[in-house]
Amino acid sequence: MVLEFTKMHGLGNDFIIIDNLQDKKLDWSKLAKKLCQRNTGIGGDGLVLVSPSDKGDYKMVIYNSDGSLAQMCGNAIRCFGKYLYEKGYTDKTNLVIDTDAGVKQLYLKINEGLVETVKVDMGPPIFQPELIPVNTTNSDNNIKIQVAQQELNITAISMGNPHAVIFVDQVEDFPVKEIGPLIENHPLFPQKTNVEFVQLKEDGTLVMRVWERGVGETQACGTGACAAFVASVLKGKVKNQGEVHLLGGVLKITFDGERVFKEGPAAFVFEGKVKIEEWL
Ligand SMILES: N[C@H](CCC[C@H](N)C(=O)O)C(=O)O
Repeated sequence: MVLEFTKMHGLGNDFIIIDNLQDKKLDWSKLAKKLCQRNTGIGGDGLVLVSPSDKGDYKMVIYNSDGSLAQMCGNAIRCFGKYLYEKGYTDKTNLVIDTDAGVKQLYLKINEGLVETVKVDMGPPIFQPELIPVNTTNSDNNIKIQVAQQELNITAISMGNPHAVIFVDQVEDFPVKEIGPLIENHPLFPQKTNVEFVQLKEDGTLVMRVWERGVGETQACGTGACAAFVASVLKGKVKNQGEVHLLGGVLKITFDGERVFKEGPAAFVFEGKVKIEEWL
């Protein structure tokens, strides 16, 4: 069986997209793990399936590069919207996309027939510990932990997927690759967590690096940027509209006190085909 795939990225967070509208029951987790390998596979932070849905125009299913299923992906859903419009799946510029973190509204900004940016209604941030999930009784989800001889203050927030937001003085040379996995796999987080390291610069800019659950350090994380922005607003560090600067670029984020909106670009990289029998 030969499957066509499309490689895309959102600020360097890159994905393999496969049309699975026929709802093929393959071992997608195993395929994600193999196809995402950068030396022996196509390479990517995740595998995204275009799936049928009775709750929206389409459903986005996202597997991390370790084969784990994730509820939502903020960068991938922008790629998903661009993919659907420019490959002729739809001529609508306002899309309703179903995900395992609920239905998301997408607003495509078109320039000369191409999707220039995508604005996503990411929905409300989730603070209830049992819904993140995080093992804490702290009412404000601020948790102090000791890892690798460092005391860190974590703010736990879900954007449909779990995030541990940590403010640091200097993010550029922070040991993300050492500390990230210790928090990703910490017993505080029964479903593991994405980890955001955030610095508030003197000019009021938020700069962030991210260790993603099931992936490792990535160039950008859309849900993570939203979680970091919400934590920054709630701590009075920034106003309710601003930018988060990531290794891969800038995301514009608004938190109106109830819902989070994120806007950014998406890009095609290449197309290809894989003979499934060689990968399973
Ligand atoms: N690693 C994440 C999924 C991808 C999220 C990220 N790539 C984004 O843009 O939101 C998780 O396991 O929750």
